[in-house]
Amino acid sequence: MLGEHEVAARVVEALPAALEPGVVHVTQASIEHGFSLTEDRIELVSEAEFFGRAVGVDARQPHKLAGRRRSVVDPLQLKAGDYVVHETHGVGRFVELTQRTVSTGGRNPVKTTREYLVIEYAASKRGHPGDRLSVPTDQLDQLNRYVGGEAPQLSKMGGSDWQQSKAKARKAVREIAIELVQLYSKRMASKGRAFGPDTPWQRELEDAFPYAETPDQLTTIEEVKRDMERPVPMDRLLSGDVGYGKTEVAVRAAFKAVQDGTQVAVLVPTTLLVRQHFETFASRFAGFPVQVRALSRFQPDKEVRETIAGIADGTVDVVIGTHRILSESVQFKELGLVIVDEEQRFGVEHKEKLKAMKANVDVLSMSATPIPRTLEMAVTGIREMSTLATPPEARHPVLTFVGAYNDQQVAAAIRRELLREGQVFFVHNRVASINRVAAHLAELVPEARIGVAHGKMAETSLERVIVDFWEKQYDVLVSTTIVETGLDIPNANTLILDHAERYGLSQLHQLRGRVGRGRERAYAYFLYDAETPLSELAHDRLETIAVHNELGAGMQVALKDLEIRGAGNMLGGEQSGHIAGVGFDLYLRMVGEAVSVFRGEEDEGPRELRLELPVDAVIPEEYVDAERLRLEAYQKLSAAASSRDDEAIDHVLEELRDRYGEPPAQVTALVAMARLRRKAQKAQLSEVITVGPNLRVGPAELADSVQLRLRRMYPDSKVNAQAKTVIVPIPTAGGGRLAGTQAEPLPDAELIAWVDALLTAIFPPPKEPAAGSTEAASTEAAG
Ligand SMILES: Nc1ncnc2c1ncn2[C@@H]1O[C@H](COP(=O)(O)OP(=O)(O)OP(=O)(O)O)[C@@H](O)[C@H]1O
Repeated sequence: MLGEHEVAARVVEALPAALEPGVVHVTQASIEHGFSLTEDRIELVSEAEFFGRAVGVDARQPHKLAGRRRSVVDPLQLKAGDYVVHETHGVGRFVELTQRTVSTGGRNPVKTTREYLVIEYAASKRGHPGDRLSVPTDQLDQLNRYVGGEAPQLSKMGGSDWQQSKAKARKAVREIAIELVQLYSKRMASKGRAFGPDTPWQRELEDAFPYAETPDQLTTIEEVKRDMERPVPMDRLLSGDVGYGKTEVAVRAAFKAVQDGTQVAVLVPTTLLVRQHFETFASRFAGFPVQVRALSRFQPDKEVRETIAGIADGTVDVVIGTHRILSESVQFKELGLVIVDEEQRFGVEHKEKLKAMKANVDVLSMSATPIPRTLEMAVTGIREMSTLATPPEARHPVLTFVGAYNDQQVAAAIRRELLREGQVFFVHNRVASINRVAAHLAELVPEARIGVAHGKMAETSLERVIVDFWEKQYDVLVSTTIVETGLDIPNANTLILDHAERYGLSQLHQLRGRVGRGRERAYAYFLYDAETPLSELAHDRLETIAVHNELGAGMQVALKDLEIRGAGNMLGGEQSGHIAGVGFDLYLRMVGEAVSVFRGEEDEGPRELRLELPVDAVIPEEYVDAERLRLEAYQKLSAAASSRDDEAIDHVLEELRDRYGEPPAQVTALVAMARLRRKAQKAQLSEVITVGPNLRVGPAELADSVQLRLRRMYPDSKVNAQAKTVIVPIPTAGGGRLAGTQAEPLPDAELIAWVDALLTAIFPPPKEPAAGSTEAASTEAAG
């Protein structure tokens, strides 16, 4: 056991700057669990929580595998040259998949066949080729596809530079976790307003929505209302793809707050969006006694003064505005709810202000950037989240054309839209040439009324143009990418983009999201410059977006950069360096682990496990002949081994049986190895390997009673307390030892069973607590 001082020292080390000198706190808490002195930003963790297990006693709790799920690399989708991240060795480049026969060596070598992924690392010496690592296909869970930057630096194999990158990222992540947990504790400790149940008017407003809500909208609205009715201040993040209907959720939440006699602030990033949301809210609330006002630079001074006065005396119920709402001059009489659209677009000082608000007022944040699922799971409970993942019904996918720019096609596309009295977005992202392009379009389609909008215009004229377009004064809006976010003009259903080769995938996706928001069939034309040849990258990008109309699997991989942005929005933009350093998946896993640690739930994540036994554990070609399918099976098994579901491995086995018939011995061995891996992972082991004639298992710190049992069951076993390993001679078929004899090795199945039994002896599964008993697991005597 560590002494008190050591524990205290480590706690202090873990929480820099949290302790205020000279302040004495007295509190009472169970010493098995940590506790918080929330107001003083102090979190105490118990020794067991800090180290993940009780030191020196064999009373481990069952380990939860929560937060461990992640995207195991899918070799089916790997191309030579793709970057991957290996847990121990870091960022490397995938070279190929090979099959190799390996021998265990020694006097009785056993030959086995395995498939490997070959990964290339940075050269250890200048001028030398890169080092190569072979990862067996049953250990794919050690690999992740690298996502995070364009061309990352390759790590040196086994190198310390990787440890450094990890350590740096871990430190940053730890700070975020502390902040998240603190914010959360603060929020939990403060008392917010508990809004009352829905009023009849609420039902009336909701019934007047002209569409059938999507299932996700309904769930989200329920979640938001439930949050609002709780006395704890709400901090919910609503993410939803472009055009999936976030605004209606906001409308209903705002109405509920107003019904309870409070005011609502709706914060949006641009003046254009102030206007748009104002129209939406005002028209949804028409017929109810709700005062909605807009507040941005565009309102005349007199109107602004009136609005601010109305906010102060409580006559204004809902104000929609830019960051102006946050200025000192705006004082609410009874602010109950803040709705923030695209929070990441506000400046640092505004964000700080918002953060301060979150401890007292209910806050609903909305974002069109997707939040990665793993991140969502990691912070569940700390920050509430809802996702709109289903598009409104009757929405057709946008028909997307990719091709070289061509005047006739452009003219035809515009005319087709005009025929059905719709409108066209024409995006040209160069201010210098935008007027020329507009003039050219006017020649091509003289009957069209064309407006021009770009960010360099005086804001008043910019708003004028957009509003005119919105009011159908123009048929075609030639604009820069300022239309990229948020604009909702249901009557505009054709998007034409020139120089499409210059855009990133997520930008193309967001731009395309401007159309297809109504019932009409929408068209997007991504046109590249006919003169200049397209780079392969640009070609792939355009092809991806053309093929994937919906957010299918392919698109999701491609749109990882959006998710990275989503994570950045949530955790702070300055995190992107760390994300690039260790890759996105590992980064997110670190967040999950750090948050869990500070919540006192779980120890710091899985260890990197080496499981190496001389067994023939493969899927032979005779059993599954297609390489693709073999890899798929490997991948499923390794995912099952680290899955939260105890029966996942059984399911994979069943599926194999179903598809390919009774598995041969090698496959049975592979499945047994997966079970062993699972067991070893649960026991937090980092190695189960053969060393000469012995098996080495570690790390293992064993209670006296366990050591006693081990000696009794395995008389030749040795415990190395310093190295925290257990070494046990591997038996042979004849019952003798492998060393120094010609003895037959154990058959594979028996060897695996023997290792399994050994692990059970060292790490007995925790007992179910008996009814009425509070003891989790007992240190039973050897039996
Ligand atoms: N359930 C629904 N059925 C049909 N149409 C809907 C539904 N919900 C919302 N809409 C309409 O879909 C359009 C897009 O909705 P909204 O503006 O709320 O999207 P959003 O999620 O805010 O998108 P963005 O991120 O682009 O701002 C609006 O015109 C809205 O009226």
